[in-house]
Amino acid sequence: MTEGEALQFYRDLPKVVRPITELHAHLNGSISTSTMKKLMAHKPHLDIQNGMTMIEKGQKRTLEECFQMFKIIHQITDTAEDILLVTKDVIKEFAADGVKYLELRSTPRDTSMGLTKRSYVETVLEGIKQCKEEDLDIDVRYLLSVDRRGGPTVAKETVKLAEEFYCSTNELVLGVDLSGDPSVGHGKDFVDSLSEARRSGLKLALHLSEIPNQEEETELLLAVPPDRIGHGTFLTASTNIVERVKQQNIPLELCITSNIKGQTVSAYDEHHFGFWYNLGHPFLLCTDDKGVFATDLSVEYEIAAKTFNLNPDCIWDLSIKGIDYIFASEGIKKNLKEKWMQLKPKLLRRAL
Ligand SMILES: CNc1ncnc2c1ncn2[C@@H]1O[C@H](COP(=O)(O)O)[C@@H](O)[C@H]1O
Repeated sequence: MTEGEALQFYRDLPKVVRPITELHAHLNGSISTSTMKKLMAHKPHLDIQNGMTMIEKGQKRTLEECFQMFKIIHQITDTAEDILLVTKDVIKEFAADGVKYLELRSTPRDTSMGLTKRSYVETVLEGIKQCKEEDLDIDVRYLLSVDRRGGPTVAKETVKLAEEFYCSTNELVLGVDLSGDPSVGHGKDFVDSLSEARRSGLKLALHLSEIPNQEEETELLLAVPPDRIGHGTFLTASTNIVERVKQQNIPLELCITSNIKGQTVSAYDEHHFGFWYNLGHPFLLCTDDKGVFATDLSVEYEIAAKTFNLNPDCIWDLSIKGIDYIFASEGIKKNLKEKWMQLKPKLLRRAL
């Protein structure tokens, strides 16, 4: 590629190399400004401004402040109508960004507005169903999130719900996510529930080492083991842990903008993307919270391409490899790959 062609490629990137899979997206963190406006129209008494639920371009917050934002967002999404609206809008927005397969994750919540953890899950599933009926070109699955703040009792309850819906939904519910403020609680409190989930056939996506000095809990949780690791920002601080992740070949879900805006990574070129990419270890790019961090999956690919000088073929490989790490069956993987392979020549011709 000449310099001019490269520039054009990066300019066209969102249009030409569409990310196929989004596997790390927290529902309530993924609410766009336009959906937020719709929600706020019904709750003017909350008096919540944009900056309280979203970090604009160029701005940063501490991770602690990010978790404050989720508390505010949860006040805004406390009815079944809200959760249904949010689920459908988020799915449509990912589809519009080119995503063909989405694993949404969300924490079942009891609210004062009548939602129970069970009805919360049912509402998310209803949103997925309604989008399917609208024939959107996107396959959506649901991972139930365990919030660290809830401790082992809520974790057990959530895993039980996940098991139940895993059996009754024909693979719509596929797994469990361990998330929430990483500075709250200890991973050891969740080992039993997560191991139980695994025994039932549920897949596990665990946030690990999102903040420094969590080697002990990371070792414990790696033993469960997870099927994918969220963030893993500080895994590289321990050579033993890196060796283990390599040996177990566990894919990482990397969320560049989230880590920069949440200040766990100080600059784009310091992002652990570079480390794992150079090792040839499996990973994929994700948005984490596209609403809170004001990003899109195609934007994350663009940032990675520019920061790490990835040529169109590398970006293509990155995007297609994501299919290997989805939690749905081998048949779904095969179909997605075939669909995407048919598009490759056309996409790359336009890129070069
Ligand atoms: C920034 N990095 C992160 N690390 C850990 N957990 C995160 C997160 N971003 C979001 N969440 C988790 O997702 C919830 C919001 O979506 P749901 O209500 O579940 O749909 C947050 O409350 C937190 O538990």
